Amino acid sequence: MCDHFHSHQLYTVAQVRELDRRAIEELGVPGFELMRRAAWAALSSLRRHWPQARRIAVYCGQGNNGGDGFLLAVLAREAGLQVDVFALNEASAGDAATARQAWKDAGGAVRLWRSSDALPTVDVHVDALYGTGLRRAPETSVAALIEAINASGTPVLALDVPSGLDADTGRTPGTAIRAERTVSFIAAKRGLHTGRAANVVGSLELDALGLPESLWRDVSPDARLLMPAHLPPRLRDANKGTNGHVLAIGGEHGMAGAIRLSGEAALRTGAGLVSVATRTEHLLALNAARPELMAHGVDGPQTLEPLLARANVLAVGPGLGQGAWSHALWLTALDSGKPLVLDADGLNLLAREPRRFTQQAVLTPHPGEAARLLGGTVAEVEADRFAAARALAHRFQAVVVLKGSGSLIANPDGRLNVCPWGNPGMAAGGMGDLLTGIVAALLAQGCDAWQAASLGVGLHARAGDCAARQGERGLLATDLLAPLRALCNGIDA
Ligand SMILES: NC(=O)C1=CN([C@@H]2O[C@H](COP(=O)(O)OP(=O)(O)OC[C@H]3O[C@@H](n4cnc5c(N)ncnc54)[C@H](O)[C@@H]3O)[C@@H](O)[C@H]2O)[C@H](O)CC1
Ligand SMILES: [K+]
Repeated sequence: MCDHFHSHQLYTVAQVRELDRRAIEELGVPGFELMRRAAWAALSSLRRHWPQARRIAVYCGQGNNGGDGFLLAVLAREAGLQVDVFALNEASAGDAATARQAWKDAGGAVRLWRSSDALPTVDVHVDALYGTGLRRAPETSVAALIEAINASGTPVLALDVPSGLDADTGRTPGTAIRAERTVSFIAAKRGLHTGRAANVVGSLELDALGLPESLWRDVSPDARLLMPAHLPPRLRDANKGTNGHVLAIGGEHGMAGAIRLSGEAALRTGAGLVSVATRTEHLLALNAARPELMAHGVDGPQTLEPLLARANVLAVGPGLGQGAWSHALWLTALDSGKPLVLDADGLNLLAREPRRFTQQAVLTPHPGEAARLLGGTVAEVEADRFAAARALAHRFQAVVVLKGSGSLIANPDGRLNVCPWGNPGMAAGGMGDLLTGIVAALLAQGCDAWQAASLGVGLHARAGDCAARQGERGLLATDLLAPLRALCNGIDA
């Protein structure tokens, strides 16, 4: 596998087609040659991942993805593997028809798939049904084949994109192939890294098909994958004031847990000082035990003001509630002009009273909060997470973290980062509260909103992956605090 020099740059399907066009028209590499190279890349991935495989089945769609499959079959047979080829129909055209003919000329048979057919017993199923050309949910007969393949217990190698996954958005409009490995060609499609992708892509291998770096010259990627990063080393003469002061605002009566987690996370991420403005007795009672997490009883804007004056970053929303007290604090915090992170009820209050931020601001909605902020539905947000994240960043002039599988970080200027880490164990209560505190602490230590959100999401997800090494079930937010502190210091916990 070639370590693709652009593996962290993510493209839309339209951009990948533009790269294909350039390769064919400007570099003079015929489409069929690209297909042959794709087949080679796929076969070498198959041989490396399943060295014992002796018998494979290839399922070919009618488009060029199917063409890749036919040529893979030719090469696999030449390599001595036993190959069964199924096609959805006779409709291949262009390069795919040439590829199909090449398989027949090599003496290969093409069986037309019928849903009554039993799948052959093989070592690997190769999915060449749909690639970037998927337009909608696979039709019934194809869906039946996909479900049979998924149910077979035989591992799947997906060519370019697991069939049924939308390479642009990461959604699966219907059923989709669950691949153990996906080998993708020329460029990483952004839909392979968010939404439902984590369920169906398996391990992802990228192959540039031998194309020169000049091809990517001026097709700027639509998004970028986060790379591991951590905070710069501390100044030797640092004092508590050097590393900023986070004021966490929340904790309505009986809602102490969330704001406390945000405060804890801010401390573990290295904020010099963390104080909490709350009115829940529980947190106030904790002061003696946890002096580093200074909770202050606040009954309204008047008692909040002096705390605001001493802080340089605000984290607003965890356990804040949405009543009169909550709203008064929320408004005072936003009007202070201080850099802030807005989460949970802070976002719900924003949905009721939208505004464009002038200060450094980071919003951290999950899909439900994003839907409320957009005035739409969760389904609409998940239908195109990239568009939703960008729409929010533009509407509120803030950096937006759209949480979920493959969290997205959108900047009002259009830049977008994708988080490759995290796991389903993190869909537990309190995980979002940690992220709020992490991002606030990074802002407090001098990061701007874009850096704080990007670095914060990465540290949070990597801490979640470290903690999940002991199992994703039963993963608690507090389990992330120790690995978080290590990662902030560049120690791979
Ligand atoms: N373009 C290149 O130079 C290279 C492309 N590679 C491979 O080609 C595919 C993209 O091929 P394309 O023909 O555009 O699309 P697909 O094969 O993915 O298309 C499927 C085919 O089926 C039709 N279709 C789409 N959705 C449905 C549906 N839900 N139900 C029924 N039929 C559907 C659609 O009309 C298409 O014609 C790319 O992924 C690569 O695998 C080479 O590998 C590299 C060079
Ligand atoms: K495919």
